[in-house]
Amino acid sequence: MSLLLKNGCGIVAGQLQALNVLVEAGRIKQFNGDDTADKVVDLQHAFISPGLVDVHVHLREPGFTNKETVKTGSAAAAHGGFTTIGAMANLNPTPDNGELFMQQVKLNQTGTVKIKQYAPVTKHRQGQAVVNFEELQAAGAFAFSDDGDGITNANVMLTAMKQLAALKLPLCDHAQDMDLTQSGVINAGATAQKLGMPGVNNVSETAQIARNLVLAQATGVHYHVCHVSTKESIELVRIAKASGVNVTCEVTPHHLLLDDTNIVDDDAQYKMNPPLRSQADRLACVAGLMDGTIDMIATDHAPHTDKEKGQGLLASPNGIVGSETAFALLYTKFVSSGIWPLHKLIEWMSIAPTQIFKLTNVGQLKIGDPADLAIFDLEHSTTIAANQFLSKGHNSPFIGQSVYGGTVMTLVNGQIVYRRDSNHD
Ligand SMILES: NC(=O)N[C@@H](CC(=O)O)C(=O)O
Ligand SMILES: [Zn+2]
Repeated sequence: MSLLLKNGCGIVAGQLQALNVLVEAGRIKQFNGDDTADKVVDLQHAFISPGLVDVHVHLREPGFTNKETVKTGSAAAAHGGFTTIGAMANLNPTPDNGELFMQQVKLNQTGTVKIKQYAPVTKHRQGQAVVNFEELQAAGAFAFSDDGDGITNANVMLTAMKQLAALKLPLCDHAQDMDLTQSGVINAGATAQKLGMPGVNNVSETAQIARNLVLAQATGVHYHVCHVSTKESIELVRIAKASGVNVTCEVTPHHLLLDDTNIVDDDAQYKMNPPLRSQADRLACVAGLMDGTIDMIATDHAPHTDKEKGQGLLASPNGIVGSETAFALLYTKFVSSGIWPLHKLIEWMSIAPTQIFKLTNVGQLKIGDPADLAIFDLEHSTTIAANQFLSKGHNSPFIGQSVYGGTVMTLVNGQIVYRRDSNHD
């Protein structure tokens, strides 16, 4: 079965140009040939991207299937143009041994995109005793994270880093000093004061990163900071990189697009961890990406039920959905306005995560690669609407926004896993 994607455009050798892609047996066979195929799709000038890669997603199954399942979370990813996602381990049960991990890998196969599974760093993600890293590596773990919680005990962190350095696997840190965070729910600052909400200080993130950079340097581990959000954290990573520490980091779309001045009332669609910080922090995130301190963009897709998120800032859980809006929001704000070239957005959302996490079996728009492709409509605008989401979660502060860059089609190994019009009729 062959498929010809015709009349598209794409970045070839650094230039945006007209592009036809021939897919055969699940792989990219040829560019711009004069071929015919079993099936031909006219892309009407839409943009053909390597499938996007999101290393920070919460799929919620098992344990929290009222929020999301592997099926709905992967459908949401496909809707956003993601063909490979990294699924976090804050599940119930926690996949913290070989047997549970292998069950998780099997469950993940019910998804429509490629799912790489994180294993936790500590048993039950409780920050006390490290897992059996070798056993989990053998079961298929591509990286380790206690995401959702910081690791308080420095010796536990050091032990984990030493062992992961030996196995050459990354430690991905939800960098948060749990004692410094206390009961904060949004960024400490004028907005928190005005709304009478307890605040979260920047130091709760930055102090943890400072400690962990020192430990990373001592062990040589690949230390990856999840969802970096403060200007001081970014400066620390910048200094550490310059002195040769093996550190990488990611930033979320919401920390690039929003800050605490966007929170005008007690609305939990603006509550996530780390919180939306100050405008200066947001601008430091943008600058950090552009100067290479921040390596990639990851959504931290964190679905919760409407009921949970309807409870206001104090009581609602942290997190917003991100899979289905990330590309269009970032394209609209930063690329169509001329701040970023399109190829940089693709680098941060596909190429860099694939390379840095050494992901295998991920197609990158090269002849012979698996046909993992995302096709976006850069010319027409659409409105972000909750009833268009394929995620179970509707918790997004971006609902109602008008964006360019909606997904036309997503293919994984040459199979269409999302197609506009057919998925929403
Ligand atoms: N980011 C969030 O606000 N929430 C995440 C946990 C996490 O990524 O820290 C979740 O699992 O809901
Ligand atoms: Zn986290």
